[in-house]
Amino acid sequence: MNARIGIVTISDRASTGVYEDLSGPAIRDTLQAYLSTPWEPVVRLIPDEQPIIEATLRALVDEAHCCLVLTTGGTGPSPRDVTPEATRAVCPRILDGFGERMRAVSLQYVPTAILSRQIAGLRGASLIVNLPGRPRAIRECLDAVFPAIPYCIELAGGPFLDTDPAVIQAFRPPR
Ligand SMILES: Nc1ncnc2c1ncn2[C@@H]1O[C@H](COP(=O)(O)OP(=O)(O)OP(=O)(O)O)[C@@H](O)[C@H]1O
Ligand SMILES: Nc1nc2c(c(=O)[nH]1)N[C@H]1C(S)=C(S)[C@@H](COP(=O)(O)O)O[C@H]1N2
Repeated sequence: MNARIGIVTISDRASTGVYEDLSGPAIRDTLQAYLSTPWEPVVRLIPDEQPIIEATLRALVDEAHCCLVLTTGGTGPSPRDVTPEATRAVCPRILDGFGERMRAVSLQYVPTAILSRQIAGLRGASLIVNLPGRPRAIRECLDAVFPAIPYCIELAGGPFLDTDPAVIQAFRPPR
């Protein structure tokens, strides 16, 4: 079976058609470029409602068996930005390094990078990573942390994912 990866756009406006969702497709295109292992996307487009976000994340991990779920949007300081809270609620273990690294790298691009409260965590053998909502933030953040993701999923008990080294090199420490 192909590895499944969840792609969740969390945006009131994109989910009601006020603007076209460009960030979910940007995640899909980025993964298509990165991964040499066969995989299939499981895509969702939902509003900034914590119960809906939690239910979506649980379903993607527990029912669709996604080994990785990437969210975009809802990480900022606006009252309706609740993606980190929903992620924390469904992940018994938080991996602080992801948020730290993504914010640090993003500061090279925008001073408002520090406004993102993006986190990552493990739900069983599945990794959930928050990305900011802007389409350009997808590649800016994933280029910085993706090299650690295949090894993280492997250590957590998930499938073996490999990358195209001409695009991005997955890092696995020598044993
Ligand atoms: N999924 C998306 N597709 C395309 N553009 C987006 C998306 N999410 C955000 N943007 C762009 O980034 C800008 C800032 O996003 P903002 O942080 O307000 O979005 P959000 O909180 O993720 O979504 P919303 O406010 O609709 O719930 C938006 O005005 C829009 O231009
Ligand atoms: N790499 C990167 N990080 C970024 C940004 C960006 O454009 N690129 N936008 C910032 C901005 S302007 C905000 S408000 C926060 C939260 O965005 P969100 O609410 O759409 O998730 O992410 C920040 N992080």
